Amino acid sequence: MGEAPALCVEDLKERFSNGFGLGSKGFETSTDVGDKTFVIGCNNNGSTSSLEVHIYDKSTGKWVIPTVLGTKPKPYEGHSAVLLNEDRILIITRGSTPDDCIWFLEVDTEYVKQQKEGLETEVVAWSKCVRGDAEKPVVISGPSGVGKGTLINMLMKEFPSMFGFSVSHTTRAPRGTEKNGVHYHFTERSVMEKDIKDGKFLEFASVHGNLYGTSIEAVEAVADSGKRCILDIDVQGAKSVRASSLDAVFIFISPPSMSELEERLRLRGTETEEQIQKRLRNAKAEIEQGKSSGIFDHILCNDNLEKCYENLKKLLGLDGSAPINPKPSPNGIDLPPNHSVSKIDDNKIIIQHETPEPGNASKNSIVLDVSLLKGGAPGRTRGLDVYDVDPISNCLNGIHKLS
Ligand SMILES: Nc1nc2c(ncn2[C@@H]2O[C@H](COP(=O)(O)OP(=O)(O)O)[C@@H](O)[C@H]2O)c(=O)[nH]1
Ligand SMILES: Nc1ncnc2c1ncn2[C@@H]1O[C@H](COP(=O)(O)OP(=O)(O)O)[C@@H](O)[C@H]1O
Repeated sequence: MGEAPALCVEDLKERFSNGFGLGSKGFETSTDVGDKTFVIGCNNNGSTSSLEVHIYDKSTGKWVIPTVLGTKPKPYEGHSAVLLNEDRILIITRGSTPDDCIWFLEVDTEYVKQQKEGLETEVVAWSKCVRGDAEKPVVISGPSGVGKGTLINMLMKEFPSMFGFSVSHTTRAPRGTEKNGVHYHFTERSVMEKDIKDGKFLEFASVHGNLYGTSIEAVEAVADSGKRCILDIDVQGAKSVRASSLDAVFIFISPPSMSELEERLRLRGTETEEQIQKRLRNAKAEIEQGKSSGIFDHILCNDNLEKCYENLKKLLGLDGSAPINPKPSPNGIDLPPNHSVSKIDDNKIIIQHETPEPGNASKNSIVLDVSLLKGGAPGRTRGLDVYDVDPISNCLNGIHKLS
């Protein structure tokens, strides 16, 4: 992989008359982080709108166009940028819907550092802020035919509003009843390899001769629906996710014996004899790794299906010891439409209406508390607290947590 294209200041000046070549509706902010200035700009030209990030490296005097990971915000009318913890920039947008108005551009988080090493370019990553507390994603691994799909289907059927399946990409051919976009995104190897190179995948692995991978978008789509994400991935993939910044619960499903595994594969009747033999050969190594590598938090033996399912539910707190209906996710955040943004301290940011309406405190000023942020790229950022300002004292001693 080559270096990120570096542009001299002069090149940029030549290419753009005004930083990003902004039209009359364009806007940009610049944020200093150490030796670098991150310029986030948007060029709104009629129906098209392009949000871009450029980095000016003060130590070399060069502009760099970074690899941008994650899904970026939908078009909006302007933004304010506030640096947090020297590793991410909080972006508060204007003209967006309440569920799409707070974003983070990660510039030096652990995930970004890892990706920089792998991609050998400058990297930044978008992560949308979502309200509410989703439970950790669940990674389920185990050899082919052990019953992972069956167990996941049982969970999704019993708790449809709680779990969402991360739809992987694969280069293998669809089986009879499998639907594209539901069971897998069936894809060409060359397309998938390019997307991997472009940093669109959280993890990928070659399994039984085919390429499989979890796209960042697949995990984000489940997070956006407010559900708990389930990933059905092989042991190599679980190892990569374990090493990533995605905080998950890792469960390995093991068969009662190799002969039982073979019988299940044959009875399923979806593979040729050659494919069955390949899967059985790989199963030995997977079971060894699954049981001894320290990747997995829990190992469940799928002997009796009902019993294994009960044990799985117990691990996930669904056996009656915890409420099984998820708390409804709080809605988005209603920002004052024309606002100014300022930092109160390292953890609090106040957003104030530029022309306050009397008697409408929560519309006039809100405070964002970023002290308990969780998650982040790849995926969504949670844990933002939002307060209104006490209408009587109008001071920060009187802030109320918004429900
Ligand atoms: N690393 C990785 N493995 C995956 C992914 N999706 C599926 N797999 C694994 O690929 C293997 C083969 O899956 P599949 O072809 O559906 O066959 P099955 O396990 O016999 O049902 C299984 O171990 C899956 O867990 C993915 O996105 N990433
Ligand atoms: N505990 C079990 N006892 C017997 N058969 C099982 C059990 N669990 C799953 N099966 C069957 O084994 C086959 C393989 O299960 P599947 O869920 O497709 O495995 P995987 O997704 O791990 O490849 C299916 O036909 C399924 O009905």
